[in-house]
Amino acid sequence: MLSVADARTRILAGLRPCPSETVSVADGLGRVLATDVHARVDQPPRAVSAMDGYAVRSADVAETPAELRIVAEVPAGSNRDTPLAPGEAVRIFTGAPVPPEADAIVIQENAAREGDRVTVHTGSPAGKWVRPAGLDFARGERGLAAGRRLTARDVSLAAAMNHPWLSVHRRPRVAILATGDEVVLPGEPLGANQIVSSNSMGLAAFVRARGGEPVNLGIARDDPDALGAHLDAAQGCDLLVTIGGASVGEHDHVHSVLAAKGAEMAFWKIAMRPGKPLMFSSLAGLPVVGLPGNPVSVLVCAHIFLRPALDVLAGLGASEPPSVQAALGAPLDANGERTDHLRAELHRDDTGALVATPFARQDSSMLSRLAAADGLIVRAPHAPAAETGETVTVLPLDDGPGAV
Ligand SMILES: Nc1nc2c(c(=O)[nH]1)N[C@H]1C(S)=C(S)[C@@H](COP(=O)(O)OP(=O)(O)OC[C@H]3O[C@@H](n4cnc5c(N)ncnc54)[C@H](O)[C@@H]3O)O[C@H]1N2
Ligand code: MOO
Repeated sequence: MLSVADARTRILAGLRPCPSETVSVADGLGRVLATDVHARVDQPPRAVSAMDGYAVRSADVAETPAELRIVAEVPAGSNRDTPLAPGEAVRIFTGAPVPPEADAIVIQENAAREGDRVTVHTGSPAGKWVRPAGLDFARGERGLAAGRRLTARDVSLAAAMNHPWLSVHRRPRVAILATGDEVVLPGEPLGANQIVSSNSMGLAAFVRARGGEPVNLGIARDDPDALGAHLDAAQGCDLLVTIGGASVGEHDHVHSVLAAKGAEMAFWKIAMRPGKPLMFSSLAGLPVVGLPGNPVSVLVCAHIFLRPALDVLAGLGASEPPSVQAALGAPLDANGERTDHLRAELHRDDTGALVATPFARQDSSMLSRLAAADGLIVRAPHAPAAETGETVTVLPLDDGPGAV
């Protein structure tokens, strides 16, 4: 059996970042930069006041009280280029340019104005409340590196650097194909021996949550012609994920039709639970991952394999799903030969320590337990029995947009 790490490495080896496209900076949230973003301006463009008050020569207010003559008023958006002479002050507001020869701001709380005179009670040393030109960033400075997924803060920075457009990687398009005569879409007439195709819905939601664009190819019935047409619809996608039939690959129509279309096929038994059988293939350059049909296996495999795959396609580079350490909330039996991923609840105890309690039933068909889980306890192959309180590794499922 292949280890989880080996399987992940083999899948990722066949993937390349999607090409770039241009988007408005306003639409940049969550997108992955294809190029570095450099400042096109100095920020601030010149020295500005950080407070509402009076621009002064600091030497004039070294001793207080000091009386100065107000010679101008400068709100943000205007400026005064006449140098400040000794004994003069300029009424100034937050963000407004500091006039030449002024080197400090006295905040208005520390001064009293009467007509065109101001009495300063508490002086300001040189540089006080003055933001020098380029304090935040200077023209040409790199603000954001290629390969970064943009947060709201990054969007703000890119806009401040005066970029109306950004070059980002196209969102990965992931075709999803469910298979089998027994599965129907939610809400469709449900025969006695049929089940609802929960997998395609959950997987599409997963892809969307990870910044991809799901392309639902529907459900392929056990008919080679219909199936061939479904597969053709995957053209233009960056990844095709099939669901079901992974354990009996050679005899399944999806695989025979893929093979007839010239796909190179590999069937792997992976040392993981859930999610042992996995198919990997390439159809005229389109990578294909065949997941087992059990609903929990689909979403656990998505977390372990598709999440990093989407990251590579998105231009983020390869990564492993984040993990944390927690204390076991219940004892566990010794593990078998596969890495186990036990659905578990997470909570903090009285001391603030993280505790992971596995659900009593761990069947790979039980979506109710997966939906209720906060994380997956990872148990290495042949891990010995573990007592309550022992430290275990957990893959959290509540990691924002990546949540399974
Ligand atoms: N003799 C063996 N039997 C099985 C083995 C094995 O090693 N030897 N492996 C088991 C494991 S582990 C898994 S996982 C499953 C994988 O089966 P398949 O990938 O062939 O998947 P199916 O048989 O098509 O489906 C399994 C299960 O999932 C349900 N399913 C399928 N599609 C959907 C869908 N779109 N939405 C919701 N549920 C779906 C399907 O009805 C089955 O109940 O094989 C074990 N057997
Ligand atoms: O690998 Mo299967 O997914 O254990 O149920």
